[in-house]
Amino acid sequence: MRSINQLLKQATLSQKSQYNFGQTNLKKVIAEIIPQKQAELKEVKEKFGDKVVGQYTVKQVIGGMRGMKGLMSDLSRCDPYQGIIFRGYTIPQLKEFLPKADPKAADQANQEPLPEGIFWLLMTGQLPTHAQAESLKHEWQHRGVVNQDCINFILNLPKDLHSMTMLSMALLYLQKDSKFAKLYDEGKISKKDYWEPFYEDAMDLIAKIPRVAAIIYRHKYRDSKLIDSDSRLDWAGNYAHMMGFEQHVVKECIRGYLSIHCDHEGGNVSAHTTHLVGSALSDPYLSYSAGLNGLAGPLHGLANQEVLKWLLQFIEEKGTKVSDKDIEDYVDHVISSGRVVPGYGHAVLRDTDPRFHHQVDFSKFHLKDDQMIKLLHQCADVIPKKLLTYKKIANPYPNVDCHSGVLLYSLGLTEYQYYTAVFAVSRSLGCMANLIWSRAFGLPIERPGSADLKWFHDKFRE
Ligand SMILES: CC(=O)SCCNC(=O)CCNC(=O)[C@H](O)C(C)(C)COP(=O)(O)OP(=O)(O)OC[C@H]1O[C@@H](n2cnc3c(N)ncnc32)[C@H](O)[C@@H]1OP(=O)(O)O
Ligand SMILES: O=C([O-])CC(=O)C(=O)O
Repeated sequence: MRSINQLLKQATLSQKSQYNFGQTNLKKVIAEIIPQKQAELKEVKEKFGDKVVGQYTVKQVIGGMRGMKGLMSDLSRCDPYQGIIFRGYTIPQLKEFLPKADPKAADQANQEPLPEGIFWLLMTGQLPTHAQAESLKHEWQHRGVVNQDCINFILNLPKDLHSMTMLSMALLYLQKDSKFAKLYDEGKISKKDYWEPFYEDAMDLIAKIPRVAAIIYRHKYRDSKLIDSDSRLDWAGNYAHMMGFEQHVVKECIRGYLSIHCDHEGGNVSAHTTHLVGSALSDPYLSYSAGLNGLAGPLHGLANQEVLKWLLQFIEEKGTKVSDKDIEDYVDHVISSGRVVPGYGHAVLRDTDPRFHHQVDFSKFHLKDDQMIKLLHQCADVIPKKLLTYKKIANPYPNVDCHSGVLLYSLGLTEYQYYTAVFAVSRSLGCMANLIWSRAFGLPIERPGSADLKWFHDKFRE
């Protein structure tokens, strides 16, 4: 297995210079990159500004703008067959190149990438060294303190609120600390400098969100007995620890989970909502709270809890040793009752999600004898073939939500109504990185046009 440090040793001098090797302060690194990227955006606008991107149909306008390129996000791109590509790197490449929690342990039990590393990559376009990832770990530890007033706010929330509702509310509570909102309110910030307080708020939000999410978990499911942060641990390992999970395998699972769920180009509901709300210059707390409300929908991030829910119901009825026909009958039953089979299908992907493959690899190594995992793998084999018989479904293959809940369940995090909150901790990385870059690029308020039905009749009347 190669690390970026080993790659750098072999690299030529000019290759090395593009990595900003010695600088471990992320803000300084991006402050250097921003003018170059602004110039690139200007060039794209000048050179291609009047080019036609594509044509779109009435069906697309009414059908959720599917297949229309209508946004610019420089962080990641979703290829229908290859899946997500983060700044040019696929998930298997990132598993190989990104720093790990223990750089000395090169065995298979220590292979999950650190989310600190992927955030560095998303922000800079450069693979980080271990020292750069380590510096983010310390910075997030430092910024990650959640004040007692916010803790009290969460501990006073009714326990029957959904975890995602609590998380969204907690971010709204933290909004009072927004540095951007304060500077804007005081009239002390000019447009060209917006990115800096956005950066400060975004870094604070990322640093605090595992603590906030862990407090929600302990409040809802562990009698509100909180666990202090452990300053020796990385962002993801500390999140597992603060929820109450000390096993190495859980920490590794959460590291991989938080890395692979972080971003999925600009158009998915959570990223798009965060961007849209941020385009009105709502600060990062307001923007991501809104994004979370989209992630909490069953066709998006909530699908991970839905998968677990039906699997548990299925096991209650049939046990874990089921026939392929039992699974096919379940699919027919769900679809004939007008519902969707959670964990399958995608608006962009046309093949199995590489994030699903990542989780299969993890479970085959760490959880190979687990009955739930075996059942899930059987379902992932049978269900796509069955869904293919429904011609209207564009993609019958498993998506990221198909596997993630079962991994957590098999590792002892059994409260499935919490699963989307784990997704939300991860997605903060992509949404915050996008938001900082949107302000650095000076992107305008997003405001597409809309049409009433009469407009279509009038425009296309024969
Ligand atoms: C992190 C993520 O957000 S990954 C996605 C998580 N969501 C899920 O797993 C929920 C199950 N899947 C789905 O509902 C869909 O596949 C979506 C929402 C992800 C994508 O939706 P679309 O782009 O509209 O998919 P597609 O073009 O294939 O839909 C065509 C039809 O097939 C149906 N369909 C698509 N996937 C499924 C499915 N898994 N089960 C049953 N029906 C499905 C759609 O509901 C739609 O039906 P309709 O015409 O009667 O309204
Ligand atoms: O891209 C999408 O629409 C949904 C998705 O997989 C994600 O946001 O991770």
